[in-house]
Amino acid sequence: MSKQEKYVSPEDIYDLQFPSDPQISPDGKKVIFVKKWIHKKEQKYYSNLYSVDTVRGTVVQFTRGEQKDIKPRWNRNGKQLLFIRSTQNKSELLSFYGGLGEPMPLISLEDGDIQDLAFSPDDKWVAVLIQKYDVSGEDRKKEPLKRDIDRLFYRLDGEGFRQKRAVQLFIVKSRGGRLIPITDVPRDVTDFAWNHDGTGIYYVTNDHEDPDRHMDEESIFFYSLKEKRHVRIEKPAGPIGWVQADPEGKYLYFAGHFKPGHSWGAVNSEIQQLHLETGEIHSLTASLDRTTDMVTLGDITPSFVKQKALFQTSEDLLFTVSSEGANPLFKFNILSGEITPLLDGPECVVSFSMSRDGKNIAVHLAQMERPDEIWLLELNSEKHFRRITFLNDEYMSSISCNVPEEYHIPSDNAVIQSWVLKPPGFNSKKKYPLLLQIHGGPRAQYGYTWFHEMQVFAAAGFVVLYTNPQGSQGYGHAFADAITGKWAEPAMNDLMAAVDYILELGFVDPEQCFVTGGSYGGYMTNWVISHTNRFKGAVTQRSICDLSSFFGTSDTGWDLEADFHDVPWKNPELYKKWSPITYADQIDTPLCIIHSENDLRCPVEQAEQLFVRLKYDKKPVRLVLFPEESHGLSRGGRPDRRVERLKLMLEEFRVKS
Ligand SMILES: CSCC[C@H](NC=O)C(=O)N[C@@H](C)C(=O)N[C@@H](CO)C(=O)O
Repeated sequence: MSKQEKYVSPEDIYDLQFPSDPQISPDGKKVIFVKKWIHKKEQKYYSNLYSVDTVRGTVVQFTRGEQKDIKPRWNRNGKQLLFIRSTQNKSELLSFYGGLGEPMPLISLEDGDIQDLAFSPDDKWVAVLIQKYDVSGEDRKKEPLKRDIDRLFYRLDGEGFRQKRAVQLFIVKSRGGRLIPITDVPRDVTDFAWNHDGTGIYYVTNDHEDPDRHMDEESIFFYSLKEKRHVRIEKPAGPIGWVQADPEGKYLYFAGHFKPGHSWGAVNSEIQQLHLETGEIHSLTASLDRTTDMVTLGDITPSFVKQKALFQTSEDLLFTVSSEGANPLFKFNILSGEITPLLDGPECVVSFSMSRDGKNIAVHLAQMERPDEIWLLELNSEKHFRRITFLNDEYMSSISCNVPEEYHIPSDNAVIQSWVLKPPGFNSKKKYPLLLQIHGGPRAQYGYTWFHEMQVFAAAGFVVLYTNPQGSQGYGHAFADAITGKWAEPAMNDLMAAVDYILELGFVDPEQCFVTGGSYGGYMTNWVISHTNRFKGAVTQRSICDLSSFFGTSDTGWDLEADFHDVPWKNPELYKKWSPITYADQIDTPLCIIHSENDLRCPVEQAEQLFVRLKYDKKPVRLVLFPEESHGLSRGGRPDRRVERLKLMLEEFRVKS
């Protein structure tokens, strides 16, 4: 193929650049961002810091080396920059002063992990979140003699067996000094924020008497540096995504809701405004009926990024939501209550930061046209939005690919937002094989991101159809809640309606339809092929087939009670009814089961029992296991295994097409 006719391939992840977390300097003249890259020989991900001059556009590499440099944070006068550096055996908080020379360590740990940081308003202090290890040094590399488990939430996918020591809040002087412990709580401090004048710190933790059965009942405390006292901030029970103080010290803001006991993501997380004197709480975003959680899924764009609302002025608060495939940026005026869109196109504001005057906003932007880049929103006399990094331009100019086309497909009493990605060189007179992709969550959304996996299948000649069926987030609470207690319905109807609609357009061969999906998307793949034989082949990934065993083997399996309002041992029939394995007799579609051996979210037993069930009945089934990998293989697994997974799927579908 000529250079221009090169199409997207699985190996292209080695050519892609992954920018994130843009932090604009207080004067708006510089943006520091994280750039993740793949060390192909070592098969590892590293990240360094880069700097963009917002006037001249020049990009400079700020840190070098094979480590993970993350969370760059400016102080208020822009003279000091802190960031976290993680290497094999050390976690450090490093400081550049005046942007010169080598960074100096403010904190250096071999027995813990620095997870977050924030300057105090007067720049004199830095608050940090640290998790100290249960064991450190060489002992960390050995397996213990035994594991004595005494809590429900004892494992976490991607981490393994959880540290018994919780994440705690500390402070340290910004010019160096002793690390001063602030909290000593039994469960992780998950977020924090300095108050308006730096005399104290708000922090979030779960202090419920039975926290693992009430993971969505988190509390906010205020620690006064002067009085050295912790005070609970009274609020109704519910989860908290983040906390944020206002510049005036009148309110406390946080992301959350007050309906604990609902399945993860089924209730919108809203921006709550708490009056610090009266305790009165008011939701700023209820009228939007959108969640402030970033639940747009991708394999280049990070999902579930915690982006706090930021004050542009003392009365204007900027925030993002997940909505209809996008993550728009809105401005909320505290006085008028007016909500104004600042960025609301077919794009995803993954994260953002603001100059001191609020007039320059650095944005990590995802779009369907290209892999993520860093943009700058300038709000001077007029609004100007421009790209300031071009990291993936060389790659994009080397390949030929299409941009997905958007459809809004009627199904039952809903409209299903869908995208169709056609192969390069598409000819409307031809009939193409179809690949239906089903996302997981389920309360998540596909959206306006450049999706490597979708592009790989389009490049292989498939029309790729991906949709947000009911149960997805991004379309309001009722849409996300529509599958509660059922899980497979009405999602199945929506997915089939989307396939029927695309078939009607005439460019897909109805005999060459394939289906795949991961996690909940794998659950739906299993459900689809156990309820229709219209697909010629299926690949189910990190899937769920048996809700009863999932309840007891997943790292958060008992969250299913929030969906089914019952537990398997009290209502086995309900769990059996909504488990695809119940209908395995009806599966005749050739199936490839892909699963990570260390998947703790959807444990490998889900794959094993489905495989044995079908193999025992001599059905066309194949099981492919990925050693050492966790649930997130397709997004952050060892690069060569990510490539192998895609090549395996191409082989699976090509054999049958
Ligand atoms: C936005 S959903 C992710 C959180 C959810 N937690 C508990 O329910 C979850 O992990 N769901 C999995 C079953 C799932 O479908 N995960 C998706 C999205 O992360 C995946 O593609 O792996």
